[in-house]
Amino acid sequence: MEEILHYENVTFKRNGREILKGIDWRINKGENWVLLGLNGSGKSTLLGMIPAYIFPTSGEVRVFRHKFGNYSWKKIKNRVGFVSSTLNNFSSTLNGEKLEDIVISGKFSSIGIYDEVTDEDREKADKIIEDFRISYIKNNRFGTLSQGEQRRTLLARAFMNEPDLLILDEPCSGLDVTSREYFLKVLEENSKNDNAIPFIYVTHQIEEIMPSVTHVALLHDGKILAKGLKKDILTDKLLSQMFGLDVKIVWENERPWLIVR
Ligand SMILES: Nc1ncnc2c1ncn2[C@@H]1O[C@H](COP(=O)(O)OP(=O)(O)OP(=O)(O)O)[C@@H](O)[C@H]1O
Repeated sequence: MEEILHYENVTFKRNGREILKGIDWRINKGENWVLLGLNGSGKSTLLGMIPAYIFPTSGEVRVFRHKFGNYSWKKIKNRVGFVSSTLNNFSSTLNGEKLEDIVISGKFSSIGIYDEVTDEDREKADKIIEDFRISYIKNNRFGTLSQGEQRRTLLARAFMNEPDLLILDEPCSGLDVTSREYFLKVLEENSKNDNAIPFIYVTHQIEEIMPSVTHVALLHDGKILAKGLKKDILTDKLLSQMFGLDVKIVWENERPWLIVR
């Protein structure tokens, strides 16, 4: 199976504290993963190693079978689409931009358009904008969109570059149930395409684990508590252990729902 991402015995230490402890995790093409973990369990640190914002203290991370240092990391980063809260750091720049231009800018992995836009780019962006059902606001400025519309715009932007991996870092945080379901539906529809892009979805909310998710990894205090096929991992026992709470999972419409006992 084609390897997309591979962590091998990865540790990360800061100020004498071990934040990640011997992480082994491999993601193959055709798999969609959810990464679950409490606040401070190390999720951002782990994923920050993909764009090489963070370097392991020991162990190895390979992205698309390339090891950092042996290959142009800009090329690797261009193959990964991010929808995360960190993009909101650019929101003052984004706010004044037109939705359509933000989607097009995904092609250049930039905020703002600094390269020439071809008719083909525009057509492609329009098709994605339609797929994500945001055509009705495509000429509106980002800052005027609702949070749900903004998240769909950022997802559309990530798709523009046809990435080989999508990292969705709590993409539904702060959304109401309706907007959340709308976002998840759009993501789900795209996962059904022949050229579906594998994703890693970080969340605290079990309910967001959609049918297209195949695998789950539980991160607990810098260690992988369990990883594997969704149904094997989302068990009352493992989740109770991870949350430190007595919880029960109920499956409904191929989605897990959490009940606190
Ligand atoms: N640069 C740093 N220096 C010191 N400690 C750090 C640094 N970066 C992260 N940490 C610590 O490492 C731990 C893991 O942080 P991380 O942000 O990876 O967790 P997380 O699982 O993403 O949390 P959240 O769900 O709250 O976003 C935390 O205890 C955090 O305080």
